[in-house]
Amino acid sequence: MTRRVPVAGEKPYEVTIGAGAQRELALVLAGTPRAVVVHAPPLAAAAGSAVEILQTAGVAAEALVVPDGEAAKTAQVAAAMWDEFGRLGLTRSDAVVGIGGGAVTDLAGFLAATWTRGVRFVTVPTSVLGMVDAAVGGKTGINTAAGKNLVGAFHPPAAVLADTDLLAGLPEAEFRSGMAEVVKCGFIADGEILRLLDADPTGRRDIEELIERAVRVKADAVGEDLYDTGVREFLNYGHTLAHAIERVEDFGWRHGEAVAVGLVFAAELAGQAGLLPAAEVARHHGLVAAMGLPTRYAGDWGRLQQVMRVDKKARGASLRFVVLEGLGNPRILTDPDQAWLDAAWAAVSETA
Ligand SMILES: NC(=O)c1ccc[n+]([C@@H]2O[C@H](COP(=O)([O-])OP(=O)(O)OC[C@H]3O[C@@H](n4cnc5c(N)ncnc54)[C@H](O)[C@@H]3O)[C@@H](O)[C@H]2O)c1
Ligand SMILES: O=C(O)C(=O)C[C@@H](O)[C@H](O)[C@H](O)COP(=O)(O)O
Ligand SMILES: [Zn+2]
Repeated sequence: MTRRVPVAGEKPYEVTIGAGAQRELALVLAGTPRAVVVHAPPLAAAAGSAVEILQTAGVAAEALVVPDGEAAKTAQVAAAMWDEFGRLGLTRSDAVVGIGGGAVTDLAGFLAATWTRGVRFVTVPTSVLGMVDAAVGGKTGINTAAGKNLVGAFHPPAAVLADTDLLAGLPEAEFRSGMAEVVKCGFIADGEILRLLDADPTGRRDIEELIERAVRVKADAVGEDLYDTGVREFLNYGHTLAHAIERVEDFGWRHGEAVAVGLVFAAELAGQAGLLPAAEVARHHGLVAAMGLPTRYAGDWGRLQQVMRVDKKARGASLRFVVLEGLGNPRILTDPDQAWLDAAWAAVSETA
């Protein structure tokens, strides 16, 4: 069964979820003179299929390979790709396809946003995380030495083709990591996601329903607030600490694993602030752990706090966190008491 989720906005688009969704590239890019298909080495076969589908549809398509994972999200890789686009003579009537996990679609989207100040962009996410989150919503970007995703642009895709056949090759640890963004959507907006994960914490039994539900949570937020000035910020639940962990670990930790620790930290912080009952804080610990995701982290708290201040939610000297005032009811907490932060850290610190 193919599932379709509309995303509203200035240029609405659809997220197509299901087996064989990649074949719709022929429809969404029909009439496009040229397309580049950006991918990392593990997705070479899928990128080859995408090129073939496009060429059969009359689009001059070429695959361009980038480094795998976070190593793709650098200024050096972006500059090398701009050179390639120049060599191929890519113009505004052409398109960029990003096929891969969130790292590649974040980079490909950034290239599409910046080349000639904007060409069409289509995502073919191949990881759970990409399907439920990174490939949807138009946040594109790369990392810098100062932190995660600090350079980027809002550039929504023209279509998202989440081909669930491609999940067959996804390593188990990557599958689990992606489920962190799914449970995040459960905590902030959709209790049914939590019930499905209570029943099967791997998420595998109901994966297509879980993907659709998480995409709907994301689509609702980005359809209303593309530029991240209101409800979209709630999608950053757990990310203030997560991004700091990723930076401190030189991007060696999986995004979803860092988010998992960040979710538990944010729940503890809300508990300290008197916003989230102890049972719901415990539910964060229990469900995240049952899903096989980390709930603790061994690190330098002082350094993490410094890095959290470079988060995009920070405003001037203020630290801002997404917290829950009850399940499904997110809000922003600005400049929490240091004692609450320290207590939340103690609850997730490996040494606790
Ligand atoms: N733009 C957004 O809104 C948004 C949202 C969430 C996360 N992100 C970003 O997404 C990135 C994380 O994405 P991710 O978890 O997909 O990690 P990733 O892109 O690094 O992919 C993880 C690994 O899985 C491999 N892989 C992916 N799909 C595969 C498949 N089908 N078969 C075999 N191997 C496969 C990749 O090649 C890589 O080695 C982070 O950079 C994060 O910041 C962006
Ligand atoms: O789409 C969003 O908005 C999110 O916050 C989703 C997050 O899961 C994602 O990791 C996003 O890339 C983080 O955005 P950032 O602006 O904090 O870099
Ligand atoms: Zn995320």
